[in-house]
Amino acid sequence: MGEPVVRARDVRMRYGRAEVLRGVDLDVQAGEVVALLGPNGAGKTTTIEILEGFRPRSSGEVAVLGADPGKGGDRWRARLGVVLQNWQDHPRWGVRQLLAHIAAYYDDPRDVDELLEVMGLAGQAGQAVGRLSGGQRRRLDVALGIVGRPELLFLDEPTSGFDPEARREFHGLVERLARDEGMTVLLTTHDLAEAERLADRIAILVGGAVQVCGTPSGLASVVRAASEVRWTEDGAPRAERTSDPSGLAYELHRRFGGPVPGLEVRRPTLEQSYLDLVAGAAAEGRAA
Ligand SMILES: Nc1ncnc2c1ncn2[C@@H]1O[C@H](COP(=O)(O)OP(=O)(O)OP(=O)(O)O)[C@@H](O)[C@H]1O
Repeated sequence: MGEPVVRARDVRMRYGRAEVLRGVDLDVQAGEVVALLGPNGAGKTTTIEILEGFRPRSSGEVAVLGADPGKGGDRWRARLGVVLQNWQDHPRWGVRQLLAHIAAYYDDPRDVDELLEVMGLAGQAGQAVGRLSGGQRRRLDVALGIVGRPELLFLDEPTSGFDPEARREFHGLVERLARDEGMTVLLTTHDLAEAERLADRIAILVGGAVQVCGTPSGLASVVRAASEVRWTEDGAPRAERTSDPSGLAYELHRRFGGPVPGLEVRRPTLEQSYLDLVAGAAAEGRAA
């Protein structure tokens, strides 16, 4: 494996007396899609803004595309695509006009009209930016983020305000960018289904640090939320939670002396694992 595109070690961030990040470690490899997940106020935006070079960190080491984001110059910045949570800009500019204006800053930008088409904004090309709906504005944000063909794309809650159709289309777009163009993507989201769908790896930020990082399927087993085993006994439904479902199924099989009626094993969903982790970190915070 080569040098990671994003490398963060023991990153800390204080706002006044509050320490929001307490030692974030994160690696993103070239071509990976990584989702940073965490409850409100966990520090996802703070982390991503530090990586983008928009926010100075209190301490820790960070390298993004080989440079310290606090010191990256224009050429470094041109290799990044950034979609912030809120852009406040150019309300009177036309959609196409703004996109073409930004495209002109790059050496090899995407075709603006093709991009408008892909983003479902062709019908709004002549409309003023300030008159777009929330979801249309968000699509424009994403278009602005990728118009310069970045190697690394940061997306801060990219699909907030999208309707289900737009969300599906957006997921398809991210998959194409990663698969066909090898773009590396780091996104934040609250949406577990989105993280599961898009990400090669999910990093969960709780209590100021990345507590768990792994593939969506690996995550569920790392967090070890117990599986639920269900069966029918004496005509009544029974259920038991266990971290060893096959052991319990074997025991039941022996007890029944053969097939267990209505046997069913339910593995924890990613959502359950995530909720367990957040609840555990909150309980530890209270204990401390
Ligand atoms: N400029 C700032 N000054 C002071 N405190 C801040 C500042 N920016 C963020 N914070 C605080 O830092 C904490 C983390 O905020 P951040 O926006 O990074 O979290 P987040 O995980 O992105 O949250 P959300 O999911 O709600 O967007 C919050 O408690 C927030 O109030």
